[in-house]
Amino acid sequence: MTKVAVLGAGSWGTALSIVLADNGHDVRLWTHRKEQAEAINTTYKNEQYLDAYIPEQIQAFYELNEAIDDVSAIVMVVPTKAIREVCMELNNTLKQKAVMIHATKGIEPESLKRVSQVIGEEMDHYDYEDIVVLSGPSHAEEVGKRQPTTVTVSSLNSHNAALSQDLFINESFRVYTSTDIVGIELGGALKNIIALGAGISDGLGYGDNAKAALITRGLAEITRLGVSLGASPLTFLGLPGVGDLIVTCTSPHSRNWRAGNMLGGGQKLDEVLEQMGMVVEGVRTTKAAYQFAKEQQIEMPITQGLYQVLFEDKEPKDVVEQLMNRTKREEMDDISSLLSVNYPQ
Ligand SMILES: NC(=O)C1=CN([C@@H]2O[C@H](COP(=O)(O)OP(=O)(O)OC[C@H]3O[C@@H](n4cnc5c(N)ncnc54)[C@H](OP(=O)(O)O)[C@@H]3O)[C@@H](O)[C@H]2O)C=CC1
Ligand SMILES: O=C(CO)COP(=O)(O)O
Repeated sequence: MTKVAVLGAGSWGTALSIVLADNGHDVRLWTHRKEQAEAINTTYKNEQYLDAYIPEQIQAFYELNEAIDDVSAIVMVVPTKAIREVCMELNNTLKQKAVMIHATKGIEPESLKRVSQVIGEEMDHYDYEDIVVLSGPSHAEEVGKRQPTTVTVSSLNSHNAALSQDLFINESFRVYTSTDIVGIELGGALKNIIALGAGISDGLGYGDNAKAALITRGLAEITRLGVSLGASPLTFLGLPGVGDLIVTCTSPHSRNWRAGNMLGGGQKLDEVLEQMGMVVEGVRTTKAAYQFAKEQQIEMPITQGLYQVLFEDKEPKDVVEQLMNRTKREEMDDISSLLSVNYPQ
């Protein structure tokens, strides 16, 4: 049994706590809202975020120092925009060297950094090389029901990756390892852009053909960006790439898909985000990817179109027209060269 702290009591933090509790670990779920900690400990539910019974091995905490007291592993599951703040709080309270795992899917717009880079930069006594990411096609709603799910963990520290695999793996939650942390993090973050686009397409009333086009051409452009940042293109064909694209672009469980669906239905971004009540990571990640692609002259037409819808008030229908009327080209002209890259060892 390992003592583990899960930081962030939203849908994903709660679902991952359930996996850890099922594996017999002592789970300490931290929330920054006192009334939420009290509600979880007395009702065994986290009603706002997940429709699941919370096992007794999970104890919720409001005080961070109590949540992380003597833990051997910390699982960070707050939205990307809260990562720096939580790291700073941890610096003031963490006394021991716990393995640091994160399950957050985003890129920081200002710095264009991945979450493991942000944690490595912000945390005293931690190197980027030791941080672990957990990512893959995994709706919290299904994990909470113990439905079969597969994810990948990755770290430059192979010992920490193996330890994280052992911590989470069970008969309904299968965990792979990968040596490509850049690809694993970017796959999970960038698919949210395409999921927003898929939701918009559905909201506009387009069908399966448009969705399939968005997923496959979306995969091509997020792979292009990922490779330019040092990821292996092969990772984008795995669980945190194609896998997560399928799960989020085709499911109303996905908050990114749902937000896109409302945008396609004619609602404005502010209104949509207010109604969601949960994080829609793809909005900030679109900004980050758009900035980077522009600076590096990487072709990302779907991301560019989505940026126009989100931040320049362009009509979704006009963006579809823009995408369909681009200069004609060969489908595989740059993908084939990308695929000659070796997998990191
Ligand atoms: N939901 C899912 O199925 C999956 C989500 N993810 C990723 O996990 C991450 C978290 O998502 P998810 O749990 O779904 O998000 P939710 O919106 O469900 O929950 C976010 C949680 O983080 C808390 N939070 C926000 N800011 C802070 C802060 N500064 N300090 C402490 N806690 C804070 C929120 O608190 P409050 O209630 O006060 O707002 C809330 O409890 C995202 O990056 C997402 O992409 C990855 C895989 C699956
Ligand atoms: O990443 C997810 C599933 O793998 C969850 O996606 P959403 O944040 O869009 O709900």
